[in-house]
Amino acid sequence: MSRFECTDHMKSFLQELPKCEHHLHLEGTLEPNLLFKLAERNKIQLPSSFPKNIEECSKRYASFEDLQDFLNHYYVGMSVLITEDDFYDLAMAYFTKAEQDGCLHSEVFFDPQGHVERGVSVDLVVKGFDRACRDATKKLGTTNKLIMCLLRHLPASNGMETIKSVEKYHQQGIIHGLGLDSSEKPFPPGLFIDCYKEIKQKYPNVGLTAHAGEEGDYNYVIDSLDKLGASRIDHGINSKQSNELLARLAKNKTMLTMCPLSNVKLQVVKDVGELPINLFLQSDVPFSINSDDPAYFGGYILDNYISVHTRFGFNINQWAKIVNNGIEGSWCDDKRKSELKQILQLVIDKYTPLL
Ligand SMILES: Nc1ncnc2[nH]cnc12
Ligand SMILES: [Zn+2]
Repeated sequence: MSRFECTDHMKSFLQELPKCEHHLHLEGTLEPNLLFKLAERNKIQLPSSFPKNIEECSKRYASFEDLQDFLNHYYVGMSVLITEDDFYDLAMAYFTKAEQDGCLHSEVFFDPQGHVERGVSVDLVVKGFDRACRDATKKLGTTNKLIMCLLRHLPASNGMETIKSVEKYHQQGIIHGLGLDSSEKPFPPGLFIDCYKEIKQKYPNVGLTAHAGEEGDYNYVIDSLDKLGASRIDHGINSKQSNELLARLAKNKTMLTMCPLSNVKLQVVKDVGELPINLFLQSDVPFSINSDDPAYFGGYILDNYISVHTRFGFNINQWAKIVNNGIEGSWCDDKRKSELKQILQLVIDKYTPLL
């Protein structure tokens, strides 16, 4: 498989591009140092099978058998999050790191059910995350939106209760999107029709997305579009299995939120070079490049961009198209989109003579 050099100029270019992140689980940004610090602060006894220190974590994170193997670890890891400040600190650490990577707009997932089922109040989760979103805008100048995900391994009735429990945050415009995550294959999108219908009817401005086509086949993508009304798809890489679906995604400008390093760590592909990125570009299917659970998968957004560059060797115009599609597919307003596009043009002008 070919490898392309990522020169210092190219790295600076990738860093300065006004990137948008659309597929990032805040709980997946829990770095081992913060995890152990919070375990101590909150007097949480982790199970004996859990890594004991940072070194053991890096061994455990070297590779996961599959999505379920990762999720089993991820749900235990998040058990150290207890207070509003814990959620604030977690999100603020991510926003800070993302801004250093040149990510100017983030739409981030959180899993309320993963906290409520441990006895943590949903109010404290949302308040901590929302405060971090506001502070990141004030202190870093980035824009951020919260997307609440439902865990598909829990019954849809529990998802419905979760939706009811955050009603006031929808009314206040604090939650901007609904997503669906966790174990994919045994829990197809159709199980959650009523949850998506409820949100669509009550809050028509809330964006709808769903994880689909990560381990499940392309029919999970079709069902997410048809049954849930999703306007974008998280992962979606198995859309490559159907030309008809690719044409539909291109026609409707339905963005796929790809996560290259995640796909390698969860053994969806052996190498980033196997991802259908050229197929999506040729088919005019918009996609963005994201980090998913960076504390576990060994890289934040810039690392993911660099991993794609070293396998695909894109030129400045191809990168500009990818970043532009990410801006277009964002759920921010037109004013913010045009600010981001202006920055994109400045970066292109700066690097055109250098690359
Ligand atoms: N990659 C992923 N797929 C499904 N659920 C997740 N939750 C956190 N990361 C996930
Ligand atoms: Zn994900």
